[in-house]
Amino acid sequence: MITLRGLTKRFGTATAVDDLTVDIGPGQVTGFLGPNGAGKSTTMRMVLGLDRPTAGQALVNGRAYRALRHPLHEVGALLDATGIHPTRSGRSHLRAMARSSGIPDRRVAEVLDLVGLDGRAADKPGRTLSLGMGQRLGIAGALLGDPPVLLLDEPVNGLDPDGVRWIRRFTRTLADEGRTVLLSSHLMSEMQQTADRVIVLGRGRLIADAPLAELITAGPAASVRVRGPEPAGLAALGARLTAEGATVAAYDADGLTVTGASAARVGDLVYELGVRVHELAPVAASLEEAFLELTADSVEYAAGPTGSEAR
Ligand SMILES: Nc1ncnc2c1ncn2[C@@H]1O[C@H](COP(=O)(O)OP(=O)(O)OP(=O)(O)O)[C@@H](O)[C@H]1O
Repeated sequence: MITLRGLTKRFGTATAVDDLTVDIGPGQVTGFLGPNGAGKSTTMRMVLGLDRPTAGQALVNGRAYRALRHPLHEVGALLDATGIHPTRSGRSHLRAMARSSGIPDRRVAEVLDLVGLDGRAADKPGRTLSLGMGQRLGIAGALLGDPPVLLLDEPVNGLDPDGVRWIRRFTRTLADEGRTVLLSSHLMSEMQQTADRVIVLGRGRLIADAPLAELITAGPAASVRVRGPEPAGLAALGARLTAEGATVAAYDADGLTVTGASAARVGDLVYELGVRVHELAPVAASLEEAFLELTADSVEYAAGPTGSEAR
């Protein structure tokens, strides 16, 4: 369990994290989202005792990191996988970490096995490891003390699809084991497949804290797609929906996209008007759309309307 209470961090006059109060509970993957500079990494660093809060508290299992007696057994983190020793092998890096915390060598073999690093990869010098292997090694380190709380900052950055999928499955397993997993990523489609719940920050403030599905449904583009072989029938359906206040747009040559009406309402009207349809499907808005809408006022550098990268 991670508990943030009025958590605030200022760097000079800039407020990186602003009065953040939220509980991050066990048994689920909590996605941590926000535009660049929103304060995600600073929050994680405060949870891990690497930055001191200006005000408020960041607690792990009810205690500040500095008050934890056996930190590696309470919380594990992957903050920066490039921090691997260049000449030392992954195995000896983990052994050194383990010994400094009184963790037996056999746990090193266990975690290497857990993250799928075989003997050959584990014994190579750090600088020769691929990014994906480096991430696995970082996660192995986070798991050394078998902690109930894990913080993973951008674990899929730069990974190939195989590596991304591995992280997705692995974080799911960790959450299913009852652990608290806090995961930040800028890859919305990936987050949509991985997180159970999402916390969104903007300019250091809490913008949203909700189950993933709720956040997406509340987003801008939840719609219903209707397709059918009779244009006249679809036109009648569209007119009726428009009269009820929904927004109707053409979808391909033989369909409509309806926003502002539920699939149930569209289905009822289809029945009432006797329109032949071949498809009637609620189309969930994407996390990306929901995120862009939520954070529109919080991005550090917004492009103009012609900018294709940011809003
Ligand atoms: N050590 C520091 N000194 C001064 N300012 C800092 C420091 N660390 C972070 N900041 C500032 O605090 C704000 C939050 O940064 P942070 O890295 O936590 O955001 P983030 O959400 O992790 O961003 P990103 O998605 O780009 O990693 C930014 O404006 C950043 O410039």
